[in-house]
Amino acid sequence: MISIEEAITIVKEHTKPLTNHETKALKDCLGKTLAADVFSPINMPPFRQSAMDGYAVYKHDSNTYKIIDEVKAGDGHQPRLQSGEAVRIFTGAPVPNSANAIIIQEHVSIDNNTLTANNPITLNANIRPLGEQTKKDDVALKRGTKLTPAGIGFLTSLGITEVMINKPTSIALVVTGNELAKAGKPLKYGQIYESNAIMLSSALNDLGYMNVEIFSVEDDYQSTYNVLQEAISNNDMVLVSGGISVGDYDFVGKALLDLGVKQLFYKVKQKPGKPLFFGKKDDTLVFALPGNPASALSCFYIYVYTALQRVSGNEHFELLKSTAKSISNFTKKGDRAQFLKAIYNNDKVEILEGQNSSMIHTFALANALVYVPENLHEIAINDTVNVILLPIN
Ligand SMILES: Nc1nc2c(c(=O)[nH]1)N[C@H]1C(S)=C(S)[C@@H](COP(=O)(O)OP(=O)(O)OC[C@H]3O[C@@H](n4cnc5c(N)ncnc54)[C@H](O)[C@@H]3O)O[C@H]1N2
Ligand code: MOO
Repeated sequence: MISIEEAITIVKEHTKPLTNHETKALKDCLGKTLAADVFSPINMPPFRQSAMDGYAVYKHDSNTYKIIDEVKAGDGHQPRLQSGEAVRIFTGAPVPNSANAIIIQEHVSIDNNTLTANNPITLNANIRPLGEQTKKDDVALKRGTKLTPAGIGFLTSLGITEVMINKPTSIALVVTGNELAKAGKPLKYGQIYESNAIMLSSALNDLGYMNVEIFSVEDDYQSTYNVLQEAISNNDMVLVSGGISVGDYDFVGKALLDLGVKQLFYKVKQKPGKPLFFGKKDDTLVFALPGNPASALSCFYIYVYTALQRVSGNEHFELLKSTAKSISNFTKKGDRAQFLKAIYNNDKVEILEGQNSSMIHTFALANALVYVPENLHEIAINDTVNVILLPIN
């Protein structure tokens, strides 16, 4: 059994950005990752731009200036100033080449066409230089940048309408178990409602992964083999739920190995999620997540999230981590490291009741996991603990 740190290192080592790219309209690229550097086709700002409402002057030794013209935002004309002359100007307007400072209107006195500056004038004050933000042909945003609303706004401000992005990652979710019934139907004795598929597909959708296909399979070797074969051959990533432990009806591990999936690790010294499997067939990544709902979701956030970010080219995206003061006591049983469902708020963290792997109600309230390393056994109120913030919207 390997440690959590070793398992995360193996996941990182074996995940690389997908090479399927496409050109798409920028307006449809929110949350998508750039597959190539984007170069700026223009200087931004494209002209010397006034940052304030006031007067553009050609500075001279006296503090009085003759006002000769006006330039407002959007104007295309370019008055030519002589030393000692000024033009009325407004925020966003092009600054005439011959002007070398802008005085804000609060700092002048006006008498007809004569302006008196009330303070000393600093050269180039309140002028946004040409290309101050981005220079023509410079890299505006690098490959691997995830497009946020600001990113889309920024590229549009450069006149860009299309970008090259990574194609959506295709993901199969394979849910195993004879005991699973569909919510909405009456439960027979021995059955439980199947909930991992919608939980994991919601977690994927929440992170922007929409290309998700769900398969269900009974605890039968041949069916498991067939469904996994189809899922692996048609997808970039396969997530399996359940059937990965050591019981007589846990067929996932055997089927994956028989299908030629290379095992990169199986079993991590952690709770929940001990029997986690990670493997690869050609370029398809396979995670077999333990079926207990809290185990499946913990493994999703700790390992699958990391893999997804790298597959999408966001290799620098990591889960946000912090430290916080515990407002709860906790005693750990056993020597596995543990992830505890918790509520983090203002540098304090509450460890929730009901941490069993089979229980999902506390996950429904949690916004964080407290990480308890192998060698830590007790958490007391006011102890500083490590917190992982869940990437949930
Ligand atoms: N003898 C041993 N038994 C078990 C061990 C072990 O080391 N030795 N490990 C335990 C641990 S830890 C875990 S975690 C589980 C993982 O088992 P599986 O991955 O094989 O999962 P299943 O047995 O299929 O299911 C476990 C549990 O979760 C429920 N489940 C499964 N799928 C769903 C679903 N889609 N929606 C809702 N609930 C689901 C299932 O009914 C079981 O109760 O193994 C332990 N056993
Ligand atoms: O590792 Mo299991 O996920 O404890 O129940």
